Amino acid sequence: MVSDLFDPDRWTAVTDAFDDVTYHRADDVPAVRVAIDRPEVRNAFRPKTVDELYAALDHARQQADVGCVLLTGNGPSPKDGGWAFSAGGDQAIRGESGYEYRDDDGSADADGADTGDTELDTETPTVGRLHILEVQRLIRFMPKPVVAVVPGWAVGGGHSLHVICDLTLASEEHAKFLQTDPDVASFDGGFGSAYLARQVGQKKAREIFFLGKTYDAAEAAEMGMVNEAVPHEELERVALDWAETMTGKSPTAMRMLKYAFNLADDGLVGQQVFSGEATRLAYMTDEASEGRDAFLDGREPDFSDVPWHY
Ligand SMILES: CC(C)(COP(=O)(O)OP(=O)(O)OC[C@H]1O[C@@H](n2cnc3c(N)ncnc32)[C@H](O)[C@@H]1OP(=O)(O)O)[C@@H](O)C(=O)NCCC(=O)NCCSC(=O)CCC(=O)c1ccccc1C(=O)O
Repeated sequence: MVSDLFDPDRWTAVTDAFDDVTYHRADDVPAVRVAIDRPEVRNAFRPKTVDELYAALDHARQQADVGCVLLTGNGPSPKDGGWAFSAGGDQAIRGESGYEYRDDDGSADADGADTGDTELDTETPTVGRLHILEVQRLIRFMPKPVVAVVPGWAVGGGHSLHVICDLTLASEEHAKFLQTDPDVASFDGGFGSAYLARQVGQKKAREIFFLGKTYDAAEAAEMGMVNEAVPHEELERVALDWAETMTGKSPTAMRMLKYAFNLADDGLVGQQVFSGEATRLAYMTDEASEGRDAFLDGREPDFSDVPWHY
């Protein structure tokens, strides 16, 4: 059983190599489902979880026939039936320089950085990591929409993870949104706070961090950080419906729109990403072929037929 909300008739596993993450591809929609699979600790992430999340998301990024990523948390907890998207960084393995590669019993995780699918896996780091931020950037620059599908708690770094996603769909009954960063002396000063303020406004974002109130899905939708709250049992079906809708649209238009939405907030990096895609479109023109061919032929390019569009 992957998760109580998971419909095994609609998905096929992409890999079984992960310990902390499940990764499936939909059978009838060009979409993937990536889920944190540590329900007994409210899907808190340790470095191994982050490595596997990164590996799955980076794989999804490179699938030209996949147009949408659903990011969620499996559940419920076998211990108490609680649901979670993610409760953020695993505090049990937090060391002085970040989150450490340790197993559940606290011992060193010998194959911590080994995601099982590359010859380039490195030695297990002996230093602490804070690399959920790399996952955030991967989601931000992912050339397709990423939907946070929130079945329960989204807390701390798990809250920031839903904030960075393009859309958030939440369980009416069980989704709960809470920022505990300053309670545990942590602070996501990037997308988790500043981009959140773009979504809900400065006063509300400061309230979320400074007062640490818990909000349900309806309240989170009302303030603009959740797109829709749906009945718990419907959550993954609606998520897949959204994926079907989005993947029916023009991939180029969707990609350009995502990067256009990002651009103003992302500064020169946003401009670089958007412009890179504009360059790709330009490469597809006769004009670009003429430039390349002229170089390869050792002649001057002839752009005389190319209109100066206005
Ligand atoms: C999420 C709760 C509000 C849920 O409360 P409740 O439903 O009552 O359940 P509990 O009984 O509390 O929890 C059940 C079970 O899960 C364990 N657990 C929950 N959360 C965590 C966690 N984060 N780490 C480890 N374990 C966790 C809990 O201990 C219970 O275990 P038992 O064995 O059954 O007792 C509530 O649980 C809660 O408040 N959790 C803590 C939330 C939290 O503070 N998270 C950390 C915030 S800081 C953070 O995420 C930083 C990481 C980060 O993103 C970051 C930021 C800036 C730079 C870099 C990084 C980075 O890369 O990491």
